[in-house]
Amino acid sequence: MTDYYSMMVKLQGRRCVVVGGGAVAERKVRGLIDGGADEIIVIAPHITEELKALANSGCIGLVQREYIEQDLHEAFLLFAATDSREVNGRIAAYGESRGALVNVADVGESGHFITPAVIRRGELLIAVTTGGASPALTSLLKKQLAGHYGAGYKDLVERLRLLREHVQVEMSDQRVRTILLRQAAEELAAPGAEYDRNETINDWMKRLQQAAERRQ
Ligand SMILES: C[C@@]1(CC(=O)O)c2cc3[nH]c(cc4nc(cc5[nH]c(cc(n2)[C@H]1CCC(=O)O)[C@@](C)(CC(=O)O)[C@@H]5CCC(=O)O)C(CC(=O)O)=C4CCC(=O)O)c(CCC(=O)O)c3CC(=O)O
Ligand SMILES: NC(=O)C1=CN([C@@H]2O[C@H](COP(=O)(O)OP(=O)(O)OC[C@H]3O[C@@H](n4cnc5c(N)ncnc54)[C@H](O)[C@@H]3O)[C@@H](O)[C@H]2O)C=CC1
Repeated sequence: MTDYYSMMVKLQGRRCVVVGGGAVAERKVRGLIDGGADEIIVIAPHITEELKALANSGCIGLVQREYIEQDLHEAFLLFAATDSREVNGRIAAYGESRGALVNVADVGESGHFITPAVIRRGELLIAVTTGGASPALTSLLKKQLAGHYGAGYKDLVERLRLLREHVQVEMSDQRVRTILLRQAAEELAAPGAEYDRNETINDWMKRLQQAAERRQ
C-alpha cells in the first residue's frame, strides 16, 4: 500500500507524453484534455479510432510507431500505457531519469502518480480513488456520485463563486464573511434546494447578511 498526496495541477503549456494507443491510453488522453492539457503527444504503432479523430482535429499530436527515448525528452507528465510490462518499465525508468512524473498503467504503484476517476461539474471536481486497491470500486463509486451530484452543480458553483467575489469586495469583516459564505453553501447544497434565478448576487448577500444579524 502506498500513501498518495492529492493536488490540482495546471497542465497548460506542459508537455504530456502518452506511450500506448489502446483503450487505457485513450482514457488517460481524455482525462488530460478535460484537465486543460494543450500539449499532448501520443506514441504507438496501433491507435484507437478516437485517438485518430482527436489527432485529426488537432487536439493531440500522434506519432504512429514504437516509441524511442527521444520521444520522452521534455515530458512533464509521462504515461506508460503499452500492453508490455517490460516496455512500460523501461519507459518509466527513462522518464524518471529525465525528470518526468510517471504514471504506469500495469503496475500502478511503481509510478509517481495514479489517476483517480473524475466527475466535473463546471468548477466542481470530484475525484475518487482506492489507491490501486480496486479500480472497479473507484469506477462504481464515481457512477453513484455522478448521480447524486448532477449537472445542476455547475450553475450552483458558479453562483457561489460570484457571491464570494462580491462578498470579498463588499464586506471587510472576515468572520462575518465566513459565516455568510458557509450559510450560502448550505442553502444551495441542501437536498432538493431551488434558488431564485432572479435574485441578484447583491440581494442574495443582503438577505444572508440580515439572516445572520437576526441570529446574533
Ligand atoms: C493504479 C491505477 C494506475 C493508473 O492507471 O493511474 C490503475 C491500475 C490498474 N487498473 C487496472 C484495471 C482496471 N482499471 C479500471 C478503470 C480505471 N482505472 C483507473 C485508475 C487506475 N488504475 C489507478 C488506480 C486508481 C484507483 O484505484 O482508484 C481509473 C479510475 C482512472 C483512469 O484510468 O484514468 C479508471 C476508471 C475511470 C472511470 O470510471 O471514470 C477498471 C474498470 C473497468 O474497466 O471497468 C479495471 C478493471 C477492474 C479492476 O481491475 O478493478 C489494472 C489491472 C489490469 C490488468 O488486469 O491487467 C491496473 C494495474 C494495477 O493494478 O496496477
Ligand atoms: N491503469 C488502468 O486503468 C488499466 C490498465 N490496464 C493495463 O494497461 C495495459 C494497456 O491496456 P490497453 O490500452 O487495453 O491495451 P491495448 O492492447 O489496447 O493497447 C496497447 C497499446 O500499446 C502500444 N504499444 C505496444 N508496444 C509499444 C511500444 N514499444 N511503443 C509504443 N507503443 C507500444 C500498442 O501499439 C497499443 O496501442 C494492459 O496491458 C493492462 O496491463 C488495463 C486496464 C486498466
